[in-house]
Amino acid sequence: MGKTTAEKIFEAHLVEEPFPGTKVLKLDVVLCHEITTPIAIDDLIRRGKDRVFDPSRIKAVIDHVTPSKDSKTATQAKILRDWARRHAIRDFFDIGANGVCHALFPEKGFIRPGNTVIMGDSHTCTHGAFGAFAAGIGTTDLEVGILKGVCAFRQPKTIKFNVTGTLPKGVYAKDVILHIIGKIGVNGATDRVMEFHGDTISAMTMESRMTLCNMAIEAGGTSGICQPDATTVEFLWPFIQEEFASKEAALAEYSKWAADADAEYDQVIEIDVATLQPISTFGYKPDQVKFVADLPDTPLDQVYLGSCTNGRLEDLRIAAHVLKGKRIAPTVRGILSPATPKIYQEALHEGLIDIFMEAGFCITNPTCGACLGMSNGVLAEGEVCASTTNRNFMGRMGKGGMVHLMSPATAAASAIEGKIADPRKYL
Ligand SMILES: CC(C)[C@H](C(=O)O)[C@@H](O)C(=O)O
Ligand code: SF4
Repeated sequence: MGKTTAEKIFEAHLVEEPFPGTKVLKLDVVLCHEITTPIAIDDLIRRGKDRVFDPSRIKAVIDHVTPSKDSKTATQAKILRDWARRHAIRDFFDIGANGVCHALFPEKGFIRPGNTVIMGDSHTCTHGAFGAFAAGIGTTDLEVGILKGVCAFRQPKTIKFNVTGTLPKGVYAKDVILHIIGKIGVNGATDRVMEFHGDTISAMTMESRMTLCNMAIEAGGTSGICQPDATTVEFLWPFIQEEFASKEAALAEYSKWAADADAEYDQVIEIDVATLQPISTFGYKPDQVKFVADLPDTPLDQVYLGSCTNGRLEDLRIAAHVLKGKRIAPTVRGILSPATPKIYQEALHEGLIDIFMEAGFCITNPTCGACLGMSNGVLAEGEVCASTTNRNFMGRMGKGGMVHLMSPATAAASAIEGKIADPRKYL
């Protein structure tokens, strides 16, 4: 019988099976940030186990609130910083070099097809875009991962999403994943891996695939996984060219992780994107979605472009294309947080930052900040924000504030009109 991508990765990394269905896997990469890792570090210290299994396999960043905004966040940053120095973790990213973890780590080429990846962060599923098994975990698992380089998982079942058709104008990976979550619901993929297939996905850039996999957790998915292909190899080539004689050789190696044609799935779901339109959420759950054209008038106080979902260069280019030569509505505060310093710099060199500034946007340093309502754009009670992020829970971006999730194009169009707006007329 054939295997899914997750099954192949599980088999190749299996250390032991302590109970039927529970598999302890060897980890290729342990990712860390300053919100959840300090709790694990403090506990390891307390237990006399301040060690790391392999500093070269641990990558760490201060990204959620940076520069620190108060004593609490400064202490969290310091704990992570001191720990990284103490254990000679070379891939540690601090002020000047730091960006949103799920954008920064892939940009550095840390994630490869077939990898097992954990992080104390729910959007770790993003890295599945590379054909990896990447999962968010809690503090205990993180401690074990840091100490021993292993993690226990339940053998996941997999849902195959066969996504076909050409994306219509104004429709992007964000619309596709919002549509999928709307269709299966916020628990639709609980304890399941979401494996994405089909010509729509094959045609997507790595950035778009990351947007797609990023929101797997919003449907309860353990990990989103795309099939490694020539696009994956092209993205990784600067990092792997010493390892492989040619791109073809890299592709042949990475293709081993692709699911077999006769793999068995828990469910197979067909998604046709040909009739999709720009989508926005309208409630407090990510499965409450509607075509923008079908939404009632929704005035906005803020528009936020950024995050691990849609703060990459591709996203900034699309938003800038919509905003070029225009001003945002006077009633709206526009905030852009490029996800990494490299993205920021490239946007600067391409002239995108000028477009955003001339449109009236404020540009912040790369950080999560406003996405989780911690800094750089917290909403006041009763305020409404159109956002390219991934969570619209009540109060997510500030107590009593409302968030509507959408693509960068839709967010940009909405900034111009001061209410949720269809981007197609600006493209
Ligand atoms: C701070 C962190 C634990 C959290 C997460 O796990 O997702 C954050 O990144 C978020 O998006 O809410
Ligand atoms: S950008 Fe938002 S969703 Fe992504 S890791 Fe940061 S806080 Fe979490």
